[in-house]
Order: sequence, then C-alpha cells, then structure tokens
Amino acid sequence: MAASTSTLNVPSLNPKLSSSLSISSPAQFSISSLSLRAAHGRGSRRFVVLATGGLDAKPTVLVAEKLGAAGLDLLKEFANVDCSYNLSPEELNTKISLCDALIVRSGTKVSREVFESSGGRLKVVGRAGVGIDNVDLAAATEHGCLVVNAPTANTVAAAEHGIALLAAMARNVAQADASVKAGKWLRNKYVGVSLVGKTLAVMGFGKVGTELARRAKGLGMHVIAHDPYAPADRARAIGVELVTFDEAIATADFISLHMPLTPTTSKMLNDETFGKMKKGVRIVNVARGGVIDEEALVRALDSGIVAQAALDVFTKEPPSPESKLVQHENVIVTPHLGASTVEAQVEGVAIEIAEAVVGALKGELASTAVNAPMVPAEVLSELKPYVILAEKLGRLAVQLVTGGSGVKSVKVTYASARAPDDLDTRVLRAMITKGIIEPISSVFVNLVNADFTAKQRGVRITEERILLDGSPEAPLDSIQVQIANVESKFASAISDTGEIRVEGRVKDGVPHLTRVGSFEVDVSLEGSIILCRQVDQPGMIGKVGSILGQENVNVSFMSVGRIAPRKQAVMAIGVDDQPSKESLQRIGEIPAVEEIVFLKL
Ligand SMILES: NC(=O)C1=CN([C@@H]2O[C@H](COP(=O)(O)OP(=O)(O)OC[C@H]3O[C@@H](n4cnc5c(N)ncnc54)[C@H](O)[C@@H]3O)[C@@H](O)[C@H]2O)C=CC1
Ligand SMILES: O=C(O)C(=O)COP(=O)(O)O
Repeated sequence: MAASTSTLNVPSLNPKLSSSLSISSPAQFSISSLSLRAAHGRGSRRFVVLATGGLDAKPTVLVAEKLGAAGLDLLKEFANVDCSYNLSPEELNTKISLCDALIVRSGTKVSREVFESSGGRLKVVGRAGVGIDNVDLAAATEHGCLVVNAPTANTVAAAEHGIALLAAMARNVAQADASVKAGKWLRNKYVGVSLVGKTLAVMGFGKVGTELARRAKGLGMHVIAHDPYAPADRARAIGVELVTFDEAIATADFISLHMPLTPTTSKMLNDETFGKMKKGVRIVNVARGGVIDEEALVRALDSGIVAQAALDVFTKEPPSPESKLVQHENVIVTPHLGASTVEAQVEGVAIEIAEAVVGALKGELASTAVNAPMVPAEVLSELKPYVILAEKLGRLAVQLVTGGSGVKSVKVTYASARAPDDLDTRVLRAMITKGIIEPISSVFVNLVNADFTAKQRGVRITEERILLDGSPEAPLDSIQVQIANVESKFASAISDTGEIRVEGRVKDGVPHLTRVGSFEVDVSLEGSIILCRQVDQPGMIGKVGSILGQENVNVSFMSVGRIAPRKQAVMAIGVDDQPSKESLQRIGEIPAVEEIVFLKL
C-alpha cells in the first residue's frame, strides 16, 4: 500500500467560494431520490438535504414579487402558492413562518429577521434573477436555508438594456423626448456623440458584461474589459482585451458596469476613481447602484469629469424623486428595468427559478444554488452508500464519547485508490458532521449548514487521504472517523494513539462497521449496534444471542474481533430492534463481558 496523505481543513462556508465550486453543467443531484434513510433517535425518516414540511404535506411557496405565469404554473403543480406582493418587512416576517420557500426579485430584502422569523420552516429562498445582494446569505446558511437564483435567463435582457442606455445617453434621447413633448424643438441643444471608434470599458466580464461587449463591438466600439476573475481567453475569443482597473477607467470614453454588488465592489466608483477617469467619460450602470458612490458621481457630473450617466439601478430603490443625481440634466434613469423584457420575465426567469425551487423542495440541489456545494448527479449516485456510511460513522463515534471537554477535534481519513482531485469529499464531510452533531444538539444539519454548524460549535474537522494502490473503480476503500481528546464510555473504542476510532467500508452496496478502536469487526450498519468487550471464549455468541432472543430482538449480524485467541475481543452485534435496559444489563453481567454499549444508528 503506497500511502500519501494530505490534510484539508474545513473551509468556512463562504457563499462565493461555494458558488465558485458549482458545476458548470446543469446537472443536479437528488439526495431524496436516492432514498437515503436514516433510522435514529427521531425514528426512521426520509433523509433529505433540505427537509420540507414532510413529503406528504404540500409545501407552501410565498411569491413576494411578480413572477411570470409559466413559473407560477410550475410551482402550483407541486406546492401551495401564495402570491402576496408589496408586503411590508413586518408582514413578510409574519407570513414566513408558514412558508417552506420564498421567491423574490430585487425589491424584497430577505434579511436575517426573515430567517429568524421562519422558525426553521423556510428551506429555500429563490431569487428570480441574478443579483443576490438583497438576500442575507450568511443568515440563510446559518439557518440551513438554501438560496437559489436564476442566473441565465435575464442575461440578454440586461445586456440589451445596457446597450439601450448607452445609445440613448449618447444621443440625448430621453432629454430630447421630454423637450419635444414640452413643445420645444431644440435641434442644436441635443447634438450627441458617436459610439463608433470609441473605447468602452466593460467592468465585470461575466454573462451580462460579455453579451454587452459583443453587442458594443457590433456597433464599432473598441471594447476593453476589467474583471479580476475572468479568463483572458474568453475575452480574447470575442476580441476584447482584459486590462487593469486603472487602465480601464483611464482610457475609456464609456464605462459600463456589470459586476455584482459585494463588499469589494461597493462604491468602486468614488471621488478617487472618478479623478483618474478621462474628462468627459460617460457611464452606464445596469449592475447595482451601490457600486457607485452616488454623491461622488454628482460631484463628477458637476465638474465635467463625467459628461453623462445612464442609470438603471440605485443605492436605494426607488430613489428619492428629489435626488440630485436623478434630477441631473446629464443623467438618464430607468426604474431597474434591466431584466424586464417579456422574453426574460414571462417565461425565462420564472421557469428557471420555479424549477430550481421545486427541485430544492424535493430535496435536490439545483445547479444554481448559491450557498451550498454542488456535486454532479453521477458523482453523488456513486457516493450514495458512502454518504450513508459517513453519517453512521459520525453517529457511532459521537455516541462513544463520554464526559470530558466535548467534541472539538475530528479527523476523517479516506482510503481510496482515486486521485485526490477525483474524489469529492464535501458531501461525506457534511454527513459525518451531521452524524456527529445531530445526536448531541437540536440543530438540523444539512449540506448547506454543515461546515458552518461545525465551526460554530467549535468542532474542527480535518480530512486526510490515504492513496491506495490498485484499481480506482470504487470511489473509496474505507472511511475512518477519529475523535481526539475525549474519553469513551467504551474504552476499547480508544485506538492505540488515544482517539475514539471507528472505521467502515461499503460491502456489496451496504455500509459496514469494520473497526472499533484497535479491534477489527464486521457488522452491517443497517440497524443498531451493541458492542461488547469480552475475554474471547467459546459460547459467548450463543449466550448473548439467547438473551436477545428471549426479548424477541432480532440479531442481523454478529462479529468478533480479537487481538489473539482467548484474549481480549470486541463483539459487534447488529440488532433490528432496541433491546431493553434489562437485557443489556444481563449481557453486561455475563462474567466474560467487561464492558458493553448500545449505539443507535
Ligand atoms: N439591472 C438589472 O435588472 C440587472 C442587473 N444585473 C446585475 O448585473 C450583475 C452581473 O450579472 P451577470 O453578468 O449575470 O453575473 P456574472 O456573475 O455572470 O458576472 C459578474 C462578473 O463580475 C465579475 N466581478 C466580480 N468582482 C469584480 C470586481 N471587483 N471587478 C470587476 N469584475 C468583478 C465576476 O468575476 C463576474 O465575471 C449582477 O450581479 C446583477 O447585480 C443582472 C441582471 C439584471
Ligand atoms: O437579476 C438581477 O440581478 C436584477 O437586477 C433583476 O432584478 P429584478 O428581478 O428585475 O428585480
């Protein structure tokens, strides 16, 4: 066995990181459709990544902003749909406790209070559009609530609106229109500027930025772009040069903004950056109002640094009608219309978000999840038995802990012949976390909040890989879970290095416990388990079996792992039913039995 190891610390649940891990294909995975069943404490229940109000009860979806009919129809096939538009924050907080999912556009603030008010029922927030700056992602993650968006269906609409604003601004269309309607005919006043040959800086070269750039090139503009995360070859492919922020703003005749609003992009255009721009620059913003310091923009317009601005979005929406910026004669404005075309709204975005929300309520994780790691369907299907094994090992390990300082340090070791980058352990880690934390708390752990919950409870989970020789056909050979710095109620579960240690394997598709402490055992993890340490001697299996038999407890598996014949041994007994305390006591009283523990799975 060639062993090479690498340690991965649990990353903080960073929504941006999670979304950057998402798969590019629209593949989805469904944990519920894999029918994972976890029989433990609260009875046998269908395990879903996102528990909804139960599979029999129809979930309730609150649609808080106008959504196209095609999307509503899709939702209604699966859920009770409550369309309540223009709710005040208080009304939303009240209603949310009755809802499993919430769908919003940019006009609703989904604040921490919304998640707190939901009392744990809210499982999905669907943002019917791209920007999720109106959703408190950290609060969603902490509450185990999945956030999905509709990232593709309004791209063209937003890009076309950017072009519409660009051309309308350059030719004073809005001002000229207003003056003609006011009875004037000012042909000299509204002489515009041409676009052809001018340099356009596209700030944020994502979906909208790319589509806008393509169209601007068609208008004969020289297009450059700034985006620290965009691949240069994608830009080159459409004849756009990626440049630094300073170069972009210093050389542009027109600047069009297409980055998301984040702490980094907030007020990216400010007094200092306006000062670096070419005098007479023209600015289009269909991204978010907050990426511009609006007061600084007014100053830049007044001083002539910025000749004109065309704005679809504002820091506060709607902006005050007295806003100096909105009223500025060199500024044209629209009321956040970027995504508002018939094509984008009636079907596109509405269907994209309805499918994502329904999928999530069914326990699937849509490829548009913003705050959960994505795992392609085929990978998850292959990992299915290991996912069950992982949760059960976590559940077993934590039940072996007694007293002490609590569970703080967990090490998971995956032995596999697969190359590290060919084995995605995020789901397994989440399930081990679930197994460890749920039996000792009231928290419901799912893929969305597993890392967060572990971190919050001070549980540090490190992962290690052991690279095995041999065929990488099966994703994993074994999973080992070790809990350090704790005492065990079953001393034999402590390994020679001092940690509680359990290890399991998947055999013929069924998870098995294969090691406890230093003892090799082999018991299928289908029911619950009794572990006994004993002095190895004939007749033990019969004695224990007969005590359980008298109580009609069905034994599914028995296995004895021993150091040497007639020395210390650990007997693992799989049982379908929970034995009574008396039976366990009677087993414990068998003279050769030194310790016994019952572990619920
Ligand atoms: N006005 C409207 O109705 C609409 C507005 N939007 C806004 O447009 C934004 C972009 O949408 P998409 O292109 O679909 O998103 P996207 O995620 O495809 O593109 C965003 C791009 O911005 C880049 N970026 C991130 N930080 C940056 C920084 N500091 N400087 C420069 N670039 C940076 C990213 O690398 C990414 O390539 C959305 O976040 C949303 O706020 C989108 C649709 C409609
Ligand atoms: O998709 C986006 O980011 C948008 O800004 C569109 O917003 P809306 O859905 O039209 O309120």
